[in-house]
Amino acid sequence: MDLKQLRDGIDDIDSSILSLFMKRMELCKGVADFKKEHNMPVFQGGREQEVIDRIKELTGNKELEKGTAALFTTIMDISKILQNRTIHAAAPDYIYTSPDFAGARTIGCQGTSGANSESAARKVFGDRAFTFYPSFEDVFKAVQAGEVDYGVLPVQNSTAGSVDSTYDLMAKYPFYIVKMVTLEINHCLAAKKGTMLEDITCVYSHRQALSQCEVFLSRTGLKKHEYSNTATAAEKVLRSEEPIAAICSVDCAEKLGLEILARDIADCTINRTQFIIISRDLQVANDSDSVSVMLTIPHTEGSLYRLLTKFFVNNMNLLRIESRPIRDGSFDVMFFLDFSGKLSDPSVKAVLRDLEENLEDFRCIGTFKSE
Ligand SMILES: C=C(O[C@@H]1C=C(C(=O)O)C=C[C@H]1O)C(=O)O
Repeated sequence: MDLKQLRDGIDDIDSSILSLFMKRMELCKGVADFKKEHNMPVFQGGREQEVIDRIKELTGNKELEKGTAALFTTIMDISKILQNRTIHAAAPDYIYTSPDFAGARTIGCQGTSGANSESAARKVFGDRAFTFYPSFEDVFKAVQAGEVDYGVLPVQNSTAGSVDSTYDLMAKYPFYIVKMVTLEINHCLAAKKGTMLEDITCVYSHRQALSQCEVFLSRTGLKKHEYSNTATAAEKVLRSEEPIAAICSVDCAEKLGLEILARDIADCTINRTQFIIISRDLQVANDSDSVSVMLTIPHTEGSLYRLLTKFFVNNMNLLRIESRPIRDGSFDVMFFLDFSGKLSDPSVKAVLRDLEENLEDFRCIGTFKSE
């Protein structure tokens, strides 16, 4: 047979598979109606095992056994997505309010005035006073306690990647993401007036800022010292009698009256950081088009692939996937996923219900307009 004949044969078989697939899905819809009426969960583990065992037996070919099991697992996952839509699409909406950034009484940022978090906060809340906390954790605590209406935290930098410490705290505290804001980061090397670059031996800054300026730091041979924040590092430089420097924003250096010894020192010319605005309760802005969730998945073969199938089949574009250790001595991780969709979309509601019902650790952690 030539290639054309082989492909014609494949096309014929695909048509048969397709028509059988459609028939199977019709039956699954019937199953969904039954489950809805009898208040049964969509997922039936025992039945799925039965299906897979039977398929493996019928395959009768060791080489193809794994493939047929994967194929039927995917078919059953698609079937559950359709069943969830039938059952949960009309589920009640989440309870939420609208964000009120202009009416916010207090807003918490980490660091001190001049920090990049403050510049990010200004983009959302305008020129006003912010409450500063020594650590990211204190900002989460203040939001949880209702001490501030909103908190501002960095999550991702275009040069250095995710801000791990924020993600670790996201797993520890209850909160909701209300908005995402992107800030152009402009790092400079700043020291006390009159200090020369040649005199400087060491430089203080936040870990993220130091890692965004690796090339400059190794070229100049300056010794790095991690500090809680770029702006607090700049304040330390101002107070110190030693010839030390800080990596901070130009705004911050100018505000404190420091000498800028070098400008634009980040490894990449375009250096941007994304910040999240968080609140204690779920707040949904009208223009929100992305949803954030955090979850763990079982340590079984294909479980990440099967999770991603849910987003793919529901036409939800995955915008971010991040994983962090759950820190219990195992090597298990917590996944943080952002995907496109509105909380009120029937398919989003169905996926969230499905995840809620079937995963041990699952939390929807807010919705925002992606930038
Ligand atoms: C169709 C059903 O719902 C789900 C999907 C299955 C399938 O597509 O075969 C099997 C078990 C359930 O998890 C069912 O309960 O029979």
